[in-house]
Amino acid sequence: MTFAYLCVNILCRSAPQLYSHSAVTSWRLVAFRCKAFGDRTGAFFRTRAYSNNSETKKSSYLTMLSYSSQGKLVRNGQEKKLVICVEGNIASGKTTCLEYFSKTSNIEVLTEPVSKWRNVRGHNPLGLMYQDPARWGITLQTYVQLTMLDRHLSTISAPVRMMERSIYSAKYIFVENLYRSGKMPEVDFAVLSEWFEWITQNITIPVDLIVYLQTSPQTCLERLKVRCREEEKVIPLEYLEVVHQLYEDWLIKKTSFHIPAPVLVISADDDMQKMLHQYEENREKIIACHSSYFVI
Ligand SMILES: Nc1ncnc2c1ncn2[C@@H]1O[C@H](COP(=O)(O)OP(=O)(O)O)[C@@H](O)[C@H]1O
Ligand SMILES: Nc1ccn([C@H]2C[C@H](O)[C@@H](COP(=O)(O)O)O2)c(=O)n1
Repeated sequence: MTFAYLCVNILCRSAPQLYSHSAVTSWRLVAFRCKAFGDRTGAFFRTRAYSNNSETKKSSYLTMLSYSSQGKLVRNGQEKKLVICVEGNIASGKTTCLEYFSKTSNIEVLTEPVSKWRNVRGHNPLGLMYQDPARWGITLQTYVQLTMLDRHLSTISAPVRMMERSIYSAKYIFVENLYRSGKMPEVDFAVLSEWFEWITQNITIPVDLIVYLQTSPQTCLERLKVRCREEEKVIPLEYLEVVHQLYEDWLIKKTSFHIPAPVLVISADDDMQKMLHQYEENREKIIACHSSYFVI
């Protein structure tokens, strides 16, 4: 069985539910791998990649993806862009922070694809996971991993991208939590871990800075209640405490997992007004290498 044959099965199922640009990217990725592997089926994928979107016909897929000197797939032309991942507990204020910086020209923001997690072809894996984590944890986290990878690989159009969370926190915080709490069966954890390791070993996930919004779990609970997302009404303080501890071990104590970029910690328990002030004070640190581009 060829690499192309394997991939066409996966892509035929997943591509329609992704945005069209990412489906094209996926086809291109297969096309490139087919070429790299000397697989004749690659011609079919090349045709498919070009015919999906008229804009993409202008450029060759070969200019989009290539192998780095470390043998990883990388997106070409994105090296000079700055990628900042905003991390933090549930309802810590990540989206609000991104909204604030979105007012700055030359920064593009990408929020977490929560709407997809709440509605994939009429199903709600986020809601299902909160109702029965042992049964649906793998379903949600597989989809989170796919959609976060899609976010990381999407073309960056501004000099700076700020995105909410990352494929890393999905694994190191949420999958880890499900597994450690005994709510994810060992086999599910093993399969997710294999996927994660394959992705991070074979594809370059660009991250230049992590901004960690550090909050108390109690603050998050209060904000969560105000936001009032239906699926999250079952979240107790203890859940937020465990997520908090996982974040602290990862980004503050640095005792758990690999940290893919330097970390800037921002205390985020303050009210909205003070937080916006703090973001302003930290602006230079966050976008230091590109500060000359920015106008609010
Ligand atoms: N500093 C703050 N003080 C009070 N409420 C806040 C603050 N920041 C955000 N919120 C509110 O808390 C809720 C969660 O914030 P949000 O930005 O959606 O968090 P996240 O994206 O981290 O889940 C929202 O209702 C938001 O308006
Ligand atoms: N890998 C993940 C990522 C997020 N979630 C949950 C946690 C929240 O209920 C929701 C969105 O998070 P927020 O942006 O509000 O912090 O998705 C998860 O279960 N697994």
